[in-house]
Amino acid sequence: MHTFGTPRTPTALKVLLLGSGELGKEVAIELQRFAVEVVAVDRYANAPAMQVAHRSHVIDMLDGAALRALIEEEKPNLVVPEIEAIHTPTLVAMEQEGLKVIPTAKAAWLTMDREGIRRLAAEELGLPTSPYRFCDTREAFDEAIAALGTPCVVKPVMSSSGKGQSVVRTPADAGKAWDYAQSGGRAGKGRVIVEGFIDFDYEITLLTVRHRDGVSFCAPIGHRQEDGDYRESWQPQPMSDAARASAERQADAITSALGGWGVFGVEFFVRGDEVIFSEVSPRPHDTGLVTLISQDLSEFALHARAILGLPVPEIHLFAPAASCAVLVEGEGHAPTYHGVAEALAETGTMLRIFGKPEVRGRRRMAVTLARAATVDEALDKAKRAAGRIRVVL
Ligand SMILES: Nc1ncnc2c1ncn2[C@@H]1O[C@H](COP(=O)(O)OP(=O)(O)OP(=O)(O)O)[C@@H](O)[C@H]1O
Ligand SMILES: NCC(=O)N[C@@H]1O[C@H](COP(=O)([O-])[O-])[C@@H](O)[C@H]1O
Ligand SMILES: [Mg+2]
Repeated sequence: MHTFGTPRTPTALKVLLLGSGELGKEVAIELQRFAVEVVAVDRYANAPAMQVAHRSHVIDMLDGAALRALIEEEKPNLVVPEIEAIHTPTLVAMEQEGLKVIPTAKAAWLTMDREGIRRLAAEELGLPTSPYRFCDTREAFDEAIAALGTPCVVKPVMSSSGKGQSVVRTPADAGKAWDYAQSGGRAGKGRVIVEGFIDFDYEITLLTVRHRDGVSFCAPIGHRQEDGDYRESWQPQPMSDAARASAERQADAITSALGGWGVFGVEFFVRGDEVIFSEVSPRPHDTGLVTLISQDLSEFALHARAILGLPVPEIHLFAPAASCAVLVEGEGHAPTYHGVAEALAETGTMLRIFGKPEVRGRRRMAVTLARAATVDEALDKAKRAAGRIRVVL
């Protein structure tokens, strides 16, 4: 348990948020409710969480020296990673020196790179995963595709939200997939993972909260992805008892191996009663944005509670709910949002506009949220609301 204090005074309980996107913005808001001093960091100015933080810094978080200098300057009580692309060896070293990293520096380090987390899950813990290979050269890549067969999925080892990710449907797609993975990773060229394609019935995120009194699970969240990025999510995703038990068992195993307190988004593919581990975020998950409307404590509120050492009693699901991402494609600064009133006209509908200052390519700018009597109705409602929003660049 931490001592709660007063922001901007010597008694402040201070959190350094590494990454300041839409997920961090909601975490910052939840921390603000406890008068935690929030310092937001990202690679660009005026990022969403910076707009609700006490203070912010723009640094290259992949630069170990810059990261260390900032942490030494700010002396936070807690460092809360919000993205993968952080120089995590610095966090590992500084944790040894007494720094508190959420959930642990090891978790941030293993999950910044698909290789770390995949080898832990499949090779150490024995969780079922897609077959996979890692490769650094075009030759090794072609061998991997030949060995795994098509279709297969190619991803840079360091990327998220589907950046640099593509499906190789026939061997003829290989060159394009390789080039895209080389240009799309967050940290430039390099290693890729090739995964056998899993033909799943549905996929879920199991939000898993590790807190002072143990482990809690949220109701499973179903989602639909396009180009490796989430488009809609809903809760609860119906599952057989066997599948749900298997997902909870695996989520417990992987999150206890990573350790620490906080929310984890554990992703699985489900085929009948078979549950295949995909990946895990040691932080709130984009598909979990639905919990902003579905639960009494959202995944962001749960993260704040867990990391502050506060109790997480039963998590209440109000009703079936859904979220729909509002994406925009193009180039421009200071976008404007139209159709907001129309989007919110229906009962049980909400909207979050993230306030991202610019767009280059495709970017998620907002999310609509809806609650209804059934998941299908909630999904229709969230999609209708999103369809009414027009982002002008
Ligand atoms: N091996 C696979 N077989 C079938 N589909 C896959 C496979 N790997 C990924 N996908 C599809 O692509 C989506 C995104 O993959 P993944 O979660 O690995 O990417 P990501 O870039 O880490 O995304 P995020 O950061 O949003 O979690 C998955 O949710 C799934 O729909
Ligand atoms: N799937 C991971 C994810 O959704 N992460 C969220 O997106 C932000 C980056 O957005 P940007 O690419 O638009 O800057 C991250 O900061 C995080 O909030
Ligand atoms: Mg994912």
